[in-house]
Amino acid sequence: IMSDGEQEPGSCYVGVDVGTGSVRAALVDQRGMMLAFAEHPITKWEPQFNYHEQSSEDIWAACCVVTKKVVQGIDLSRIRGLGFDATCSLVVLDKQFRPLPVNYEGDFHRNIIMWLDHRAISQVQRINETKHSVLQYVGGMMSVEMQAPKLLWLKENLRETCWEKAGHFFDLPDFLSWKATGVTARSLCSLVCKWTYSAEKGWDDSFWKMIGLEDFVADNYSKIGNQVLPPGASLGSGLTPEAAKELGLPVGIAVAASLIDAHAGGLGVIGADVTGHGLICEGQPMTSRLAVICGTSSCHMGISRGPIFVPGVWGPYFSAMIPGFWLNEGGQSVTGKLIDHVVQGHVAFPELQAKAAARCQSVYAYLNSHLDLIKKDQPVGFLTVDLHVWPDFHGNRSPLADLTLKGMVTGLTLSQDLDDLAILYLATVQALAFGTRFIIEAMEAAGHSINTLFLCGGLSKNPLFVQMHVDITGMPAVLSQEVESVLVGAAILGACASGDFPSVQEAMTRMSKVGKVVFPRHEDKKYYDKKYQVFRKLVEHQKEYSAIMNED
Ligand SMILES: Nc1ncnc2c1ncn2[C@@H]1O[C@H](COP(=O)(O)OP(=O)(O)O)[C@@H](O)[C@H]1O
Ligand SMILES: O=C(CO)[C@H](O)[C@H](O)COP(=O)(O)O
Repeated sequence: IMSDGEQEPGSCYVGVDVGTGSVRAALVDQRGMMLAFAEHPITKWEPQFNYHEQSSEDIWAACCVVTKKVVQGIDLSRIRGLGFDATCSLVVLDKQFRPLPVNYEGDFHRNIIMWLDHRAISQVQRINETKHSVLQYVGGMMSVEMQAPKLLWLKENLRETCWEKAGHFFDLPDFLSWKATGVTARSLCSLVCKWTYSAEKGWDDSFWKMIGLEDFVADNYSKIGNQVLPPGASLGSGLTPEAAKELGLPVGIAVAASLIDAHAGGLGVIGADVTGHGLICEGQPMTSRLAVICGTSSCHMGISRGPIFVPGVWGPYFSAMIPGFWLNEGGQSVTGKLIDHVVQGHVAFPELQAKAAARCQSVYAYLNSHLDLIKKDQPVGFLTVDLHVWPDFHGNRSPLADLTLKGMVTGLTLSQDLDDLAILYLATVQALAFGTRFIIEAMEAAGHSINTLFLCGGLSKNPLFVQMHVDITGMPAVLSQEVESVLVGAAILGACASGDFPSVQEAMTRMSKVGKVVFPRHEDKKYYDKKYQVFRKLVEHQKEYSAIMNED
């Protein structure tokens, strides 16, 4: 969709964002305005419970579809740079860069172990038992969603069919920049956040030897990356003729070292000029801001000048998102996915779908207006006085770092109607917001000082999700002018690689813009404080239940 009336014949950049469910691309100008947007779904396989796989060829093909769409009808000479971000999934290729199966079935299409795959539980437990010093830089505990346990799983389970044939293990963002340029250099972002690389000290041989992956040390890390570049750095000679043809872009334009999707979202929102919005963070350093990227999962990105060690919160990571700053990354493994799961699994879902379709609304917009109808004259959040949810249906990423935790719901009745579905949906949204409050409290206890949320991602399109985060954390939320801020982050990378901006910080301040600000309803604080008490008790009780069941 081209915007009209703008007289801006200047340079522009293409950002490509590979999320869990779809690939998006945007054409973005130097002011951070999105001139065109396209989206294309990608295939996911779940061959067994907790196994999640994708295909790098399918994903690349989707990147080509969306990129071609956003540059249609544009004077191609205006396009100066290309940036990618993606989920932190593990891509496996053989020595000739062909896909290798990551599954027992030997299906070559499925050569990606997705970030949310939990197959490597035993491997991550053993890695954590080593208590190796690199673990201090991932919140004290490695997550099953990171790459080391997945690599160990491949070695232990698919030795002949995958491990021994493998020539290249890429984080998905780095796979994309390699596809575009032929350069195998990795981004500091992916290696630091998911692979235990240190921006200051490089790889730690003793870690890989201790966990049984000494293979990487022996060949000087050539399979997982021994050339590392900061996000936004320009790669090789830019876009190769082959990739240019596939993407519909000019040969040789600058291609940037990539970012993980949450980090691109962080770049897209955290640097905005907030002057005149009445926000407490105005005039304060960027460290008072928390970027929350809310899609299938939510990621809570807080930065600091020096390293802050927050138990159960990933990091501190140096220069992984913004050069020169340390980053802590809190997270909830499933947020959008949990809301979808709860709503779609309810017996009244077909009725909801039909009613929403009749009004040409999304099911969420319908549910939000239904809640407004049934709340009568009380605040909508008060509908869940006796319905409470613990949201860790896929384990807890932060701040408990406990993948064994499960979801809980208390307050169920025999009701099966739309009211029941709407209230359960509300309680789930609130539980996710309480989870964010829990993460912020852990970050603050360790030394962060945060007062404003910067929200982006698919869930930030849901006004109920935003209002609940604001009311429950007591902090205002800034929503960007461009809803798809993650794509602005990817375009910022392309802009930096092109040399049009002297630094990531400069590009960030110029290209991220405030859209809307949402303030908390302080009068509801007492109610939410009580619900938060219940929230914290739920997990204590869950732990008591498992202790009882595990007694001899
Ligand atoms: N218009 C909308 N209103 C409410 N929720 C939405 C809307 N669009 C997407 N979502 C939610 O956002 C989630 C996906 O967010 P998205 O950022 O697209 O995910 P990802 O980057 O992981 O592919 C979905 O699970 C859904 O719950
Ligand atoms: O671990 C992460 C970032 O470090 C993300 O959770 C993962 O990349 C998936 O992102 P999304 O929910 O946007 O699909």
